[in-house]
Order: sequence, then C-alpha cells, then structure tokens
Amino acid sequence: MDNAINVNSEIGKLKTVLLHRPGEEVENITPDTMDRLLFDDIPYLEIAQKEHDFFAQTLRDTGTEVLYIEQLIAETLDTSKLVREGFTRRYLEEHGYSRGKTFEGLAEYLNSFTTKDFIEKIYAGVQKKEIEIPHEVLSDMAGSDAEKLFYLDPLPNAYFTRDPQASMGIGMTVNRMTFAARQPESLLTEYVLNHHPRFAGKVPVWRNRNHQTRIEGGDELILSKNVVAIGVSERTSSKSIQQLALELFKNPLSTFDTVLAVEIPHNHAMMHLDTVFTMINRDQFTVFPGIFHGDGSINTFILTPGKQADEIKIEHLTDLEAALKRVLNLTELDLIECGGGDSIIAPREQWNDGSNTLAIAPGEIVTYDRNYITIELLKKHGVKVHEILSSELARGRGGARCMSQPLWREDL
Ligand SMILES: NC(=[NH2+])NCCC[C@H](N)C(=O)O
Repeated sequence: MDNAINVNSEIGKLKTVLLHRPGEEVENITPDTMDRLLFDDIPYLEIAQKEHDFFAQTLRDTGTEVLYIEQLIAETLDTSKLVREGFTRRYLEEHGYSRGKTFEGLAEYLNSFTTKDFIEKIYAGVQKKEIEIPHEVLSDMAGSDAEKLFYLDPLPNAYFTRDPQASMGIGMTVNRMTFAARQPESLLTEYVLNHHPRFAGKVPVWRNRNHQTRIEGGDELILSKNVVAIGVSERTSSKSIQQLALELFKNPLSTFDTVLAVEIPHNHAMMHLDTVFTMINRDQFTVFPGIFHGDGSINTFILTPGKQADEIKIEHLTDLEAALKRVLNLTELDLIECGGGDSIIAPREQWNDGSNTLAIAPGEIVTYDRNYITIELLKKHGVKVHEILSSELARGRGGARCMSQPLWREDL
C-alpha cells in the first residue's frame, strides 16, 4: 500500500498539512448561538482570514505543502454524482432530516449549487429564510426553539482542522466528536478518505466515527513511533481511549504499543490536551501548570498490551514527568511552563493558547504572537519561534496546533 499519511511524531519536519480558511460560517455566530457553537466571541472575519493566510504562508515559507479541506472535499464530491448525492443524503440525515418535504426541499436547494458554492453552503449553514418549503414545520412555529434560524447550522469551528480526525502513523482516527456543533465536520474527513484519489484505499482507519463514545484530535498527541498521549478531557472519554488502544495494539499496520492517558480538567478553557500540553522537541514540552493538583500530581495512565489478546495492562502514575520519561526513554526533560507559571500570566496566556504550539521541526514551532511572556521563555530555552497573528483567530479558543492537521512529517 502506498501511504498517504505519515505522522510518527509531533515534531518531525512538517511536509504536508491540512487547513481550513475560515469563511462565512464565522459570521453566522450570534450572541444567542455562541455558546452552542463553542465560541466566546464573534471574530471579525476579514481580519481572521488575513491572519489565517499569514499562518498558511508561514507554513509554506518553511517548506510545508498546505492543503485545504474545503478543496479536498470539493474534489471528492466531483469524483461522481453518486458521491455528491450520497454525501448530501448523509449530511441531511445526520441533521435529523430523512424523507419528507424538508428533506427534499433542502436536497434540491443544495443540489442547485456548483460544487464550490455547495461546500461554502455546508460550512456557512442554511438559514430558514433562504428557501421556502411550503408546509408547516413545527420548529418554525415554536418561537423559542433554538434551531429556529437555521435548517443546517454553520460550522464555525471548522478552522480547527486538528479535531475531526487525527493522523497517527500511516492511519487516522475519524472522530465521533462531542458536541452537535462539530459532529458534521468529521463526515467531511470520512468522505475525503473514502473517495478522494489521493487518500482512498491508502489510509487505515484505527477508529471510525460510528461510535457512541467521543474523541477529538486536540487530545491525540503522537509522541513517537510507538507512543501516543491522549487527554481524558471534556472532549475525549476514557472508554474511547481504551478502545482505540486495543485497536492500535492489535492492528498489524499500527506501530503503537503504548498509550499515555492524561487526565485534565474538564472545562472550555482546556477542552483538549493540546490546550495545556504540546511537544516541542524530543525532550521539551510546553505545559500549563493549572492542570496539576495542589501537590503537583496529575492522573496519568500507561496502557500497554496485556498478556492475552484483547487485554490491556493499565498502570496508574501521578507524576507526569516520570510518566513521560518512562514512555519516551528519557533521563532529562524540559517542561516549559506557560506564562512562566505566574498566577495571572499563565492563565491569561493559556486562555489565548500560549501552550498550544505547532512544531514544524524538532525545536522549531509556530505559535500566536500575543503570548509574549511564554514566547520569551521558549526562546530562552533555545526554541526557534515563528510568531503568527492572533487577534481574531484566538477568539475561537484554539492556536496553531488546533488549526492544523499534519498529514506528513519526516520521520525522526
Ligand atoms: N485542538 C484544539 N484545542 N482545538 C480547539 C477547538 C476550539 C473550538 N472552539 C471547540 O470548542 O471545539
């Protein structure tokens, strides 16, 4: 099999990355829907796009091929009429429409667009005022229904391409995401993997999205060719981690034999492991001190294959540093604290993703410019930093790692 994905670390030289340029979907957030759509504010789109283009250019300038998911899904839907029809049906079904006038009206409406406009619609959402479906719809009449403005909600979180799936070795997990606001995003990934000529038949899926238990890419960190770290978080459950570990251990195409589960606080500021912990170099990490209990402890679990097939051995540790040294075979470790651990600066910079760095090579990262205290500190520790613009993008609560899905990294 020709591989389409190759991600055996968080830090190997980045060769190909998947992004999504924020679009109209971001302007379809209102104060009333913000919470449900997982935003804390409404970004100014024009500036957000400029910042995003700057991010993409930074990656290109350092030798990375930048792909856009919106382009890939367009190419996917153009492979055949059947694929596009199948996608439309699934998309509507997953939004609770199956047969009947609303289903038909929406399908017909979506069908009237060119592929490019169709994709923009999928991201932006379909407002009720856009089409007239001539029959009585309860949610139109029940004035207090939160769904009353849209037939299909916008996908404003789509520029956080890290989360709907995770590259892991030569394969991926295609994620069953936690909140309804994001669940449609991984259907796009599934379609690209199944039908895009660059990927179809070339990517083993370690775990697909047809599950009841949740997992998101912001929690899935590839520490080495054989170790993944996964956050037990607001977005990823311990059950999913155990199921995934089992699959990784027994699938002959997987090289992973160790999963390090790290339990972090369950809240919006720290929704994923990568908002509080990222890898920078073989022995360097950023970490937000707020994840530790008062005595410096944190629940970590090392999962390895058990004696019998389908059995997993779980070891409980409360020292993150010790756990990392163990699974990575290191004697020294440099944990760099967000905001220098200061009780005001650390949470402020963490809120704006100071701990969320994207390594583009060992010891070389991309991160938001606004977290200048953390940046100074990283430089003092010898890290090469590429700063990107962050006024508007940061309002979605995600930084450079969240906004990027590596597809290919050079092996270390
Ligand atoms: N990998 C990440 N940390 N992604 C950040 C995602 C932020 C997004 N607003 C959400 O709540 O889902």
